[in-house]
This record gives sequence, C-alpha cells and structure tokens, in this order.
Amino acid sequence: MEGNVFVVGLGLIGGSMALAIKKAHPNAVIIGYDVNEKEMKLARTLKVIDEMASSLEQGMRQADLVILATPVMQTERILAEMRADVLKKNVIITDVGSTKQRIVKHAEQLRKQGITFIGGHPMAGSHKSGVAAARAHLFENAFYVLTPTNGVAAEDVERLKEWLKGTKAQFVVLSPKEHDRITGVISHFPHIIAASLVHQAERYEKENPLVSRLAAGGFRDITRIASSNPEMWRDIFIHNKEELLALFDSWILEMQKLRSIVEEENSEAIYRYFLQAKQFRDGLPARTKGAIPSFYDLYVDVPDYPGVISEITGYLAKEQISITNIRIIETREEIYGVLRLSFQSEEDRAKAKACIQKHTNYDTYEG
Ligand SMILES: NC(=O)C1=CN([C@@H]2O[C@H](COP(=O)(O)OP(=O)(O)OC[C@H]3O[C@@H](n4cnc5c(N)ncnc54)[C@H](O)[C@@H]3O)[C@@H](O)[C@H]2O)C=CC1
Ligand SMILES: O=C(O)C(=O)Cc1ccc(O)cc1
Repeated sequence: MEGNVFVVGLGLIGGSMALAIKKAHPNAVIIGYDVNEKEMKLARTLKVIDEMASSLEQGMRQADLVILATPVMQTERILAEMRADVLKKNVIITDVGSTKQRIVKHAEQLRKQGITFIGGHPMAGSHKSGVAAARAHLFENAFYVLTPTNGVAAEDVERLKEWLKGTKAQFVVLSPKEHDRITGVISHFPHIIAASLVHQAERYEKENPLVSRLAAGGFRDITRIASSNPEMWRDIFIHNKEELLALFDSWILEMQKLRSIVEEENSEAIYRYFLQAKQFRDGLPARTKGAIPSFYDLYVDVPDYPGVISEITGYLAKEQISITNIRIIETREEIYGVLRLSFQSEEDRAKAKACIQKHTNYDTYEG
C-alpha cells in the first residue's frame, strides 16, 4: 500500500511496527514522532523511520494511518486531544497499548467526529524498551488483538490488517472488556508477582548478601519481566485497575489456601496442587516462534573495515555459540561502528562476551 504512516512513540513497539510496515509496504512513507528527541533522531539514524515530524499536529495532518505507540496514559491523553480538522478524512487511527477499555473510551470523541479508530494490541514484546531494541520480526506468529467497536466498517478493519500484514501476526477480534480481562490474568498480574518476588529477595538480601549471588535458574526465569519499563507498567496497572483488584483478591485467597496446606504438612494436597499446575502448564500451546521472544543483545565497538563481521562470527562459530541476529548500527561517524549481536539466552551472551574479549580488544557492552 502507498501513503503516509505516522508512528507516535518510537520505542520498542513503535519502532518494530514501523519496520514491519515498511517491509510489507516499501513505498509507504514512515513518519515518526517522539517527545524524546534523542530517541526520534536515533530512529531516523537506524532507518526505522523515513522522516521526523516537527510536531504531533504536523505528522497527523499528513497521515493515512496513525499508530499510537506511547505508554497507555499518554495514548489516552493524545486521543482525547485529537481533532478531526487536522486529520485526513479517510485516516485510520490505531494504537498498540496493552489495555483497551480506557483507550477505546477516549477514542469515542473521535468516532463522533467521523474518524475511524480501531484499538489494537500486538501481544508480543519483551522486557526491553527503546528503539534500539526494535525488530521487524518481533510480532511474527504472535496474536494481534483488534477491538473495533460497533460502527467501525468491516472494510476499514481489513484495510488496517492489510497495512499491518508485515507483522506476520495472527489477528483476533475481541471486545475491549474481554481483552482487559484476559491480559489481566496472563500478562498484567504476572508482572505484579514478578516485581513482588524481586522485592522479597531484596529484603532478604539485607540479611544475607548471598541471596542475589545465589539467585539463579527458576528465580531468574520467573522474574525476567520485573526488568520491564516501570513507566509503561505503572500506566497499565492504573488502566486495568478493576481487573487487577479482582485478581489480587483471588490470589490472596489462593496463597492462604496454599499456606495452610503447607502449614498442615498436607502432603497429598500439596502434591495435587503442583500436579494440577504442571498438567495445565504442560498443556499450554507450545510457544510459537516470535511470540514474546527473549533476546539478549551484546554491543561491540568494532573498527570499520571490511571483514570485521566475519572475523567476529568466526570466533563465535569456533566455540559453537549461536547468534539469532546480527546488525551493524551506524550511530557514530568516526572510524568505529557498533555491531549488535543478539542471543537466545543470557548464558550465550556471556559466553560470546568472553570469547570476543579473548580474541580481540574491542569494547563490549550488554543491552
Ligand atoms: N514492551 C512490550 O513488550 C509491549 C508494549 N506494548 C505497549 O506499547 C506501548 C509502547 O511500549 P514500548 O514501545 O515498550 O515503550 P518504550 O518505552 O520502548 O517506548 C515508548 C516511547 O513513547 C515515547 N513517548 C512517551 N510519551 C509520548 C508522547 N506524549 N508523545 C510522543 N512520544 C511519547 C517515549 O519517549 C518512548 O520513546 C505501550 O502502550 C505498551 O503498553 C504492547 C505490547 C508489548
Ligand atoms: O517480556 C514479556 O514476556 C512480556 O510480557 C512482553 C509483553 C509486554 C506487554 C504486552 O502488552 C505484551 C507483551
């Protein structure tokens, strides 16, 4: 498709959407805007966007598709302030926010002005933020929820899906309420648990510093998402407050039940509790490629000479360390460039770092 796509909020998700759209629609012009000018310039340098808008309004005026990819409280505010007279008549406005009810409610005023808004949520991402972590394939095979309200023309939903086909995601239509209920239990509440486990460990650490040194395996797995962006999650918790309050109540009851069977040493009940959890967990559909992937990046400052990539990949290949992605990031204009290597696990990244340090004197840093 041809036209102007305006992405507001050039972070992990806005950047990944821009890359995915450009891949499927190379003739589209991707215009970006971010309150953080540094992030906007980096998006341009990394060729994630074609042009920078000088203001929200300037970008809006030119857009055939607007993607709001800001934290949800900002999205709500932008939607409440948008006016039809600065928009093209046939524009489609969508968002990527992790909550839907409040966002759709604030878009209602646009619908009343005859503007099409279709709520969206690509259900993949990571604990990382910022445009440097953006990937065209981030949403591949993931679910992408759309929440068109009554009155949105079916052909507009199809037009939006066509714009978004480069995400290679699987579209699902839900009501905003259904969306917030489901994501409350499988995404939002788990972030609360992860953060609270980290707080608990931090308190124990005060008694014994060995706590964090010994924190490995299961603790690191279950708390990975506690490294997520606090601004983004603060907004999500406020937006989905009602669902989360209900989940807190049922979780507290659940913990009390579990606490008493442990206190009573009721081995039969404890066994059944864990068996039932294992059976449900083992029966979950296998994680599809691309859905909520983990990626661990290592940045290497490399001299700008031909063959430097094969030099590095050669060292890694010799030690059988596999890379999931490799990219030269030209953020510097001097003789050094930055090479970004992505790995499937933290362990692979640590091995790669040691390997590169053994064979070269290039600076490495984790991202
Ligand atoms: N991180 C994830 O895994 C996922 C996040 N989401 C949703 O995507 C949205 C964006 O999240 P991320 O890309 O992860 O965050 P991010 O922190 O990487 O990027 C957000 C960007 O928005 C910019 N921004 C903030 N207020 C703004 C404003 N008023 N106008 C213009 N730019 C503004 C920030 O400067 C930042 O560059 C959030 O609504 C989040 O709920 C959805 C799916 C997955
Ligand atoms: O890193 C993870 O596992 C995530 O939880 C990513 C994520 C964050 C927010 C969303 O709305 C969807 C996916």
